[in-house]
Amino acid sequence: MPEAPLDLLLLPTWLVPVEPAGVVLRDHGLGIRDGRIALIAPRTEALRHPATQVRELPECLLAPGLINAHGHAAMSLLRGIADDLPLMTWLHEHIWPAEGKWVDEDFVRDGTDLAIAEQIKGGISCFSDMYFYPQTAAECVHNAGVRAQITVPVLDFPVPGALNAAEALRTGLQLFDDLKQHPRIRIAFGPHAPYTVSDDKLEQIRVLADELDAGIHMHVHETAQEVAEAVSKHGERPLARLARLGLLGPRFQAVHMTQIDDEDLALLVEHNCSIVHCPESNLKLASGFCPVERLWQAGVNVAIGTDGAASNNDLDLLGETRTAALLAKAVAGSATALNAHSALRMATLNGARALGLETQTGSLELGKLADVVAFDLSGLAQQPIYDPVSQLIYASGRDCVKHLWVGGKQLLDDGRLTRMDESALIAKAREWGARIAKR
Ligand SMILES: CSC[C@H]1O[C@@H](n2cnc3c(O)ncnc32)[C@H](O)[C@@H]1O
Ligand SMILES: [Zn+2]
Repeated sequence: MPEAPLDLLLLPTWLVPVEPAGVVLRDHGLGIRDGRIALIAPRTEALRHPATQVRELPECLLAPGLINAHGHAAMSLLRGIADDLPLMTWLHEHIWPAEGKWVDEDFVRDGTDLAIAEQIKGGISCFSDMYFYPQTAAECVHNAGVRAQITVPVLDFPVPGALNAAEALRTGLQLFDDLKQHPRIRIAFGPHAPYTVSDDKLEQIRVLADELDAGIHMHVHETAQEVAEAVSKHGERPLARLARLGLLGPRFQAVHMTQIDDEDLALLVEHNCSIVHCPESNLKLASGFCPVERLWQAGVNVAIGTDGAASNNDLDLLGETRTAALLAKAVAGSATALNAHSALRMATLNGARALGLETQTGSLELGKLADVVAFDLSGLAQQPIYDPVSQLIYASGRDCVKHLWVGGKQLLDDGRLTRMDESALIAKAREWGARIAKR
């Protein structure tokens, strides 16, 4: 039987599949059929395959869509509201009061849409979200065409959208049920942090996550203070407590981890946990430094996240990846730490693995979902090009993001959003800003 035509054939100058590691294919084509990668072949061979649409991408680097493995999307509306403060002052004196006053379903809808648009424009095909009203965030993801892990936030105290943890979990379980077949949304548990969630709730989450084979996404060891307080109050480091409660495992996503002693590292390795490194948030809040090279050498999966726009203050994963690569060298005291190819892997395949999506996305491989970004490297500041991955990570900003496809659907075309109205998003964000600034 003759093969069905490709829906789309992309013809970039460089194709970086990420897996196998370190490979750059020059003058190759990538074919998409039914939302999946159906062909990767040298250009002349690729052009022999019939295709409904053929797209030349001269001087473009084609890579897997970036994966932002940690954020609080709707916090885009709180960007710049409280800068230059340490974590606990920032949270207790500014962010939590602002959230208590302003966060409702409309806030989450408008803030999440704004964040999704910013992320699409930055080449992000998939993100993880931990925020209030997760059902509203899921609707935004559904409408925008992007891919996401939406986590069900759990805290010991009342939060917008849930009077207590039991209510949050009830709503969350409904979401698991409603979206179990969704092609682009994966629900996970989001216990906020060891210092805001008690043992009984964590045990409940462990049982539910095992039953549902779901991820557990949590801020852990963000600062030295968090660890020191836990040790002085309970005589135990937070990660050790999570291990004792049975939460650690391959579905556990530990966000931040700036404090890692030998026992912590042994636990992370033993349980095959993923770490989500958020270098810019950690720098801005002076939280500490995640020892990325040490983790990498020990075989721990390290993904990367922006955190929310109120502590970063952008959702620029390409920029974050550059920061991560530079910082890893400083922290390790070694210029060979986290080279450009490894940094790109951290922002793609490692993110997919952390979110349990590595068989579906995160690399350009036959049969995987067509989550693909095209970076334009034709600019003056990217010349000359010896290694296009080096130019991408060390010499390019997110303005070089040209096209983005998620599951074969184009969400960004020549830098323009195809499904979202950029001016309307800007107008809405300004309205919220004006209302909140008047407080
Ligand atoms: C459970 S909803 C998310 C909750 O987390 C707050 N938050 C945002 N960034 C951080 C961070 O770096 N550490 C701890 N908590 C953070 C956010 O404001 C929401 O209240
Ligand atoms: Zn966070």
